[in-house]
Amino acid sequence: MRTRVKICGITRPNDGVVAAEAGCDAIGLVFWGGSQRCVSLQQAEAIIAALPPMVTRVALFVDPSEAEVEAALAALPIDLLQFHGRESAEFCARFQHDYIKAIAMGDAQSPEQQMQKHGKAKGFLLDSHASGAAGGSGKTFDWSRWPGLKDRTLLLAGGLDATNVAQAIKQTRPYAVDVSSGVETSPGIKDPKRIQEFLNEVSRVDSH
Ligand SMILES: O=C(O)c1ccccc1N[C@@H]1O[C@H](COP(=O)(O)O)[C@@H](O)[C@H]1O
Repeated sequence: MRTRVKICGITRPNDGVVAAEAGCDAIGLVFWGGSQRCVSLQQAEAIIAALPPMVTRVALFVDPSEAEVEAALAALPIDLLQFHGRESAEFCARFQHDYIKAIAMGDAQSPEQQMQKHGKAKGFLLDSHASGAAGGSGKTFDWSRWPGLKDRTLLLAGGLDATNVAQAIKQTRPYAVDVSSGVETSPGIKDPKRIQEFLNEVSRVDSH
């Protein structure tokens, strides 16, 4: 099966277009004020309007209020929610929208323990942060801790770039990889060359 690719932290319409044209499957919009990649609803609207069809639009939140999530869903055609904080299963399931839950691989709790709580999640995004700390750190985690689960949809994130994504896929065999800082020149500013190199590497390892 082909490895899907999500490019997260898009802040400019043209970066979304470049990511889509390079072949990514999903783009992520960060709605958390603590991130340098945070976008307003107006910015997100412009990014989404510029996208071609068939690209999944993911809205990323970190411990949001219910009103923040509802405001985004009311204003924008969001396909998938991504909760990257300490949100409960009950909170994540409240929006009648598919969601993926970030799993903190820097946490004392095992990924399996964290996933067990979220029976309704569409998938899990394993990132290198500790619970309570911010994601999007640009750091990898120990891929040997990848869960051996076959019945859940698992997405790999954390410090990926064109130099390590092939090895990461070989070792973990994720459903998708998710990248932010590894395809940037500075936070929130995507680099077309790095995006293309990243997509090329994913295709190369998939074809072997
Ligand atoms: O991108 C951010 O700024 C961000 C902020 C808070 C939580 C998550 C965030 N991004 C997510 O983290 C992964 C890993 O990022 P990186 O590739 O290590 O920079 C990213 O793919 C986003 O899903």
